[in-house]
Amino acid sequence: MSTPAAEHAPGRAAAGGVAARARGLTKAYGSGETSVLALDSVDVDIARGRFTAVMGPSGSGKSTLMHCLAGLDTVSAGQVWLGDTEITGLKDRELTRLRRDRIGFMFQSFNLIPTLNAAENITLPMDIAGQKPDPKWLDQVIDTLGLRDRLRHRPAQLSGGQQQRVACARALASRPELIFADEPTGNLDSRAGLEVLGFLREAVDDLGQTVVMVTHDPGAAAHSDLVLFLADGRIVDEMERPTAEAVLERMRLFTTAGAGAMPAASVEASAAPPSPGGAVDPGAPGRPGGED
Ligand SMILES: Nc1ncnc2c1ncn2[C@@H]1O[C@H](COP(=O)(O)OP(=O)(O)OP(=O)(O)O)[C@@H](O)[C@H]1O
Repeated sequence: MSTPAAEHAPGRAAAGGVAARARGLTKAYGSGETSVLALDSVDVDIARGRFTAVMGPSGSGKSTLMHCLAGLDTVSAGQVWLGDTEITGLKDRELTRLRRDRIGFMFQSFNLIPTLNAAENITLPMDIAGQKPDPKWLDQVIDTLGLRDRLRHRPAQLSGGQQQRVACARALASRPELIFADEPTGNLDSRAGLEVLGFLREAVDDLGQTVVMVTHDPGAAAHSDLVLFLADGRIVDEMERPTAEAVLERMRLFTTAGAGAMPAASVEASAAPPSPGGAVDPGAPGRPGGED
């Protein structure tokens, strides 16, 4: 099946183009009676240079969507592209190289190496790949994240928020086309979480990065430009310029009405419009340089 990029899909991109795209993306785990349909023919465009959040009830397919878009998991049917490269069908070795060269990851657990200092952790993936970071870009990332005076510290000498900033810098260091963040604030207190969201926001606004973040937290989603809502493996709604209140309201609608069983159109028809005043506040509580 081949589907032109211009065809409507949730999250459809504007002028900046499409960083990643899926058509008919289907993922089933297991077989026979125990089979679980984690993704059910999802069409989605991830707009370049924007911050997209993915929300939905537990088990709705958020992590599976992220893993399939990032080439971390195989698909059962459908196609996925990173930029113009179709990644479905790539061999393991090609996928590994593509992930290493073009994608940055941030996970709930920071996965920092305890014996390396912050600077070494930041460049570790590039060192492993035998690549040299662009020094100008690296400086910009370090300054944007307020890590300049923490570079010689080991993870144990850093606060949780600072550790997550290092993880953020590591994801940005190679200037990837796309950053996937899976619950990046899940293990942080609210202040450190706000800092990280502020930095992701700055990565998009000031550094022109593309970020896709899976989250359960409406407050976190409010830092994004666009929220995609998943239910039962389908994208059932989307919200531009989200506010935490509007996202929470929309989530309530899904859970109380059993949105998984609702067709997308009826969800859209009954959902409150996004608040026009819901523009993000890029990191007001989380400017770089704040000491934890
Ligand atoms: N490796 C696996 N084997 C079998 N089933 C799986 C596997 N991974 C995910 N699933 C199932 O696929 C569905 C979607 O899971 P997924 O982890 O993508 O949901 P999620 O929205 O990220 O959930 P949560 O918010 O709880 O992390 C769930 O029903 C889950 O049980």
